Amino acid sequence: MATVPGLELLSEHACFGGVQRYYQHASSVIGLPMRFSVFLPPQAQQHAVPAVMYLAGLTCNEETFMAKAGAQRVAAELGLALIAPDTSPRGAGVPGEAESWDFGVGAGFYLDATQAPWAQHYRMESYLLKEFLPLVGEHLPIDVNQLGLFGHSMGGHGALTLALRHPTRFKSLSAFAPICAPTQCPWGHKAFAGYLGEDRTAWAAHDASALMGQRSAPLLAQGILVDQGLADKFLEVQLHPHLFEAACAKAGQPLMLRRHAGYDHGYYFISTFMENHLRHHAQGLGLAA
Ligand SMILES: N[C@@H](CCC(=O)N[C@@H](CSC=O)C(=O)NCC(=O)O)C(=O)O
Repeated sequence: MATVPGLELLSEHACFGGVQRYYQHASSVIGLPMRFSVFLPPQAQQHAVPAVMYLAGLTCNEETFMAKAGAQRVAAELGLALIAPDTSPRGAGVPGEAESWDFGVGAGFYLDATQAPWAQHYRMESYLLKEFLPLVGEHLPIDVNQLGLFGHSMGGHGALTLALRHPTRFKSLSAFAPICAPTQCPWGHKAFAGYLGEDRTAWAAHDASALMGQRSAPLLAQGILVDQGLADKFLEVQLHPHLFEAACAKAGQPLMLRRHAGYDHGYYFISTFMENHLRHHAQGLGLAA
């Protein structure tokens, strides 16, 4: 196996002419070891390639997307790298951090906590933007200036909010069944109260619908692709795509919100529409889609 300075290669698997790898590294932002996965297409043997970063949902880790979403075949065809970080710090030792599946371990919500005892380690936004992406760009044949962003559920929230909070960082954006208005749903209330505190004025800065609603111009001329299953058990109470749809309309942001009868919240749904998302990102990143 190839060794890369600063990264511990945990495993490596040949895949569609490219390679699927799992890494661990010491994160100074999180203050703990962090794991991530990367798929390098065959083209990465010749030159640095564009990439899409996928943010997974509640209870997931760095392996979920790579093992379940079926993205590698089309990514190999397009010459697109795939990168997937973990969904939270692990081993922080915060009392109760593993007691519920929708807060704490596996549920970092892709933000920097401001409240004790979470603020010391639960810093996923700074980790991704200031440490993880630079690390990937430095050590792997990936052009991190040519980046797309997508995610699922909590990770869909992460994708939409990080793209809106860092408007020049990502060149294409999509989501599967994202939490579109966390200030207005139980998952968001629980996470934001814990990580950001009870003062709700701080919450809107991490709410995709609120952030989009504040814009007077589109974020991405290409448009944002969102797929949502209509048999999703979380749709009614937790996801609220209609609020993001209204915010995009107000901001003049093109949105391809596709509602699919019969599809639920899981990876059978995600894998069904994965190719559409990868081609959307390839197009946004200037690859032949
Ligand atoms: N344990 C929960 C279900 C948890 C769940 O459905 N997680 C989703 C993401 S939900 C929003 O972020 C997921 O992606 N799970 C991984 C999978 O392989 O499906 C329950 O009891 O309902």
